[in-house]
Amino acid sequence: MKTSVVVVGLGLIGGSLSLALRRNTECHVIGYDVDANTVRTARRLDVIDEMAYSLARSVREADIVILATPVNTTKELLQEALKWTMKPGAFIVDTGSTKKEIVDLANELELPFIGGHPMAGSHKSGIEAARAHLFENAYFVLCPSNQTSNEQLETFQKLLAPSKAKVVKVTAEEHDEMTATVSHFPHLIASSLVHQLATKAKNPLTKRLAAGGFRDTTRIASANPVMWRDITLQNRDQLLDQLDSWLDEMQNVRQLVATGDAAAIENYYLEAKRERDILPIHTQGALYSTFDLYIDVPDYPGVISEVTGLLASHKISILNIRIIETRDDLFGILVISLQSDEDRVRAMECIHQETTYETYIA
Ligand SMILES: NC(=O)C1=CN([C@@H]2O[C@H](COP(=O)(O)OP(=O)(O)OC[C@H]3O[C@@H](n4cnc5c(N)ncnc54)[C@H](O)[C@@H]3O)[C@@H](O)[C@H]2O)C=CC1
Ligand SMILES: O=C(O)C(=O)Cc1ccc(O)cc1
Repeated sequence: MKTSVVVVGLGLIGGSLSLALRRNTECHVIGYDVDANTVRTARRLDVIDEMAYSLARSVREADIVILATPVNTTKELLQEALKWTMKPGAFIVDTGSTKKEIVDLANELELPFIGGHPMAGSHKSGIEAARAHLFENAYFVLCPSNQTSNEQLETFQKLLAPSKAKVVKVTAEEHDEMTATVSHFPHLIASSLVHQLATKAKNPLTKRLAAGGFRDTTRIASANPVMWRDITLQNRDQLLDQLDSWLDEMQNVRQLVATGDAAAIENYYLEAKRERDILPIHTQGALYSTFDLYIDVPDYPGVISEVTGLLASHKISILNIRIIETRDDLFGILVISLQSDEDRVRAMECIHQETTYETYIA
């Protein structure tokens, strides 16, 4: 008998998880979304095995129900789940970016529930952005509820194995504190930098000068506002703590700049650089998977098509391409985003073999 999984919410995460789980041929994925067009698209793109027309009916036959909806909708669905008839031993897992309110609610409702959060994603949303490899080498955080049995945890971990994600178990409180620091608060800051540019820049040319650094720092501000609204509302207390310590830090930074102490300023940057440079990259356990390759390329016409052509001839697919820095000297930095670490290593090898360009991983 195949394991029957109903995925509710067929966006970036629900779609990617469906694709990853279906690498296991023993897993049958039935997809449901509030938007019927999305369900049809998911089937057409072969993201799911089967379309669900009625959620209440589909969950009756499910072994596992995965909720991959915005976090406030997930809470509404947990309330709805009280009316579902599920098979004995069947359970619900979610993928939301916040855990405390969701796990607390599942406990209160006494639902068979495991809180889940794949620590990989993108600023893109929707079924078209779904990728089977999204979770490779990324952490998948699990927060068991009061009703979670060891057997259910094991079943879910086994089911996740083909996704190549690394499972870690923490409490919902620990989860929300850590993700506030490395994800939710940086999102607020990225959005605030964009607001500052939009409202405070006096010269209209300023936006056009926004170079690689500004774009890199603010990329996540392009994400889905509804999703981030819900995350912010559910993790408000942690975010307020983060804001308080950021304001203190900014007072210190202001003081540092005002004193004009060259050595202290250099030291501030130096300490930040040291910390940033030793952050683990995804293969060693970073929270997010990115497979960007930086290539120092000479600034002459046709160089981009030369690199992309080279990769195409080695059948290496490129997900994204950008130039992050335009400098006055002879070289620019071309950044290509690849589907997996394996592809990135292959890309590096073929660029080294066939060109003189330097490559590196940031
Ligand atoms: N986007 C990201 O990078 C990551 C997101 N997450 C979390 O995963 C969850 C899903 O996020 P995404 O896939 O990015 O969002 P998305 O916007 O790409 O997809 C959400 C899907 O849920 C559907 N939906 C909304 N209400 C529904 C309902 N009542 N019933 C059924 N379907 C419904 C929408 O139609 C949409 O297709 C969120 O809780 C988010 O916090 C977790 C990790 C990364
Ligand atoms: O695009 C990025 O780098 C992200 O930050 C993706 C992301 C968004 C939300 C999450 O809960 C986890 C990962």
